[in-house]
Parts: sequence; structure tokens; C-alpha cells
Amino acid sequence: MTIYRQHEIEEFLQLYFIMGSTNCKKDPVYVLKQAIEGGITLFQFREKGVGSLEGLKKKKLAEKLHRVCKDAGIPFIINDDVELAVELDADGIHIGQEDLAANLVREKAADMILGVSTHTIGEAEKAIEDGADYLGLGPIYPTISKDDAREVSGLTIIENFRKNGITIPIVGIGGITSANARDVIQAGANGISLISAIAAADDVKKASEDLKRAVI
Ligand SMILES: Cc1ncc(COP(=O)(O)OP(=O)(O)O)c(N)n1
Ligand SMILES: Cc1ncsc1CCOP(=O)(O)O
Ligand SMILES: [Mg+2]
Repeated sequence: MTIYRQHEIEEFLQLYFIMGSTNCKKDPVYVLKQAIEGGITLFQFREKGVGSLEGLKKKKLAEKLHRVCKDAGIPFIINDDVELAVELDADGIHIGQEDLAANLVREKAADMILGVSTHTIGEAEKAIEDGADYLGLGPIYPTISKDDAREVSGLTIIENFRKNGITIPIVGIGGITSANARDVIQAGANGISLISAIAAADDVKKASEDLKRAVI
């Protein structure tokens, strides 16, 4: 694991790609390499949903994707699975309100980047108290990539968090494309996080380049 400073984490959040095997049209290792060539700055392994890999197969894929990230100098974040993150010595873990509590994750992964999904100011304040490094807010727009996604929040959630004094780095998530990415940044987010706009693209490298242009 590489230990990152707060200002480095903030920079990495700019173009945050999230994916698992079921999100990809092609081999996930190839997809990740193409996305990196296209300019993604952070990667989250999210192996979840119908048909997703489990057990040893999940771990083997995680190891391969971790290697790709290490070679490219991109932090490797694992979604939900704290045990796997610790076992693989990942750079970070992302959890939501239905996952292991952030303070307990911090105990198990003291130096990892910790991302927490929040939907209210109260949840955000608790996450910050528990040691979150960044917050994931959404779904900002309708999404096809999460079966149990909450109601669409729109950009107002980001604006409201900023108005209420939440200064910690924020990424928007849910339905973000190169057409709306700039709006998410202008609402007050440090970066965008997304699955399908990259993973399901016919040309993953070009899709990543287009998104990068939209956020810089
Ligand atoms: C960057 C980022 N933001 C939000 C989420 C969603 O997390 P969660 O609510 O725990 O839902 P699942 O992804 O676990 O289904 C995320 N993964 N990443
Ligand atoms: C994991 C997650 N959390 C809220 S929306 C979402 C899915 C985002 O995927 P997409 O970028 O394809 O809408
Ligand atoms: Mg989760």
C-alpha cells in the first residue's frame, strides 16, 4: 500500500473509474489498461451484482487489476470488501451506509484511503469524524449500474453539502457522462466517479479521454 497525503487524494479523485467484471464488454484487464491510457486518475474494483465473481475468482481478478494500477501509479480502491482490501494491501476502501461502519473500517485499515457514500449532512459529519478521506454523493443522475440505487439527488446535493460547510473532497456518482461532467464539478465536486460511461463504451480509451477533457 502506498500512503497518500490529503492533497494527493484530492487530485486522484478527478476522474475516478469504478468497475467489475459484469460492467465490461471486453476483458476487465484490457478495459482498465485502456481507461488508464485515456487518463483516469483513480480506480475502484466493484465486483457486485448478478453474475459477479466470488471467492478465489474475485480475488484473482482483483490481484490482476491491482497489478495494472501499481504499474501505472494509480491508487487501487476496493468496494465494500474490507477483508479483501486488507489481504491485498490495497490503497483504499470505499464503503456506503449499508456496509461496515466507517470507524470500524478505519480500525482495520488505518492508513488506507477511505471513501464513504453519504446522502445527508449528518451522515457526512459522522463519516468525517470516523476518518473518511472523501465522500461519494449520488446518484446525481439516473443510473443503470446499481440495482439498489437511491432516488436521484441532482446537483443540489453537492451544492447543499458545500453550503453547509462540508469542505472534505467530494466525488459525484450516478449517470455521469462527458455531457454532464462539467456541471458536477461546477456544483462543487472535486471529481467525477462513474462506471458505464467508461466500462460499457465501445472505445474505452476515447471515452476516458472525452471525460478527462470535460473535467480539466
Ligand atoms: C465513489 C463511490 N461513491 C459511491 C459509491 C456507492 O457506494 P455504496 O452506497 O456502498 O453502494 P455500492 O457501490 O456498494 O453498491 C461507490 N461505490 N463509489
Ligand atoms: C455505485 C453507484 N452508487 C450510486 S450510483 C452508482 C452507479 C454508478 O454507475 P454509472 O456511472 O454507470 O451510472
Ligand atoms: Mg457499498
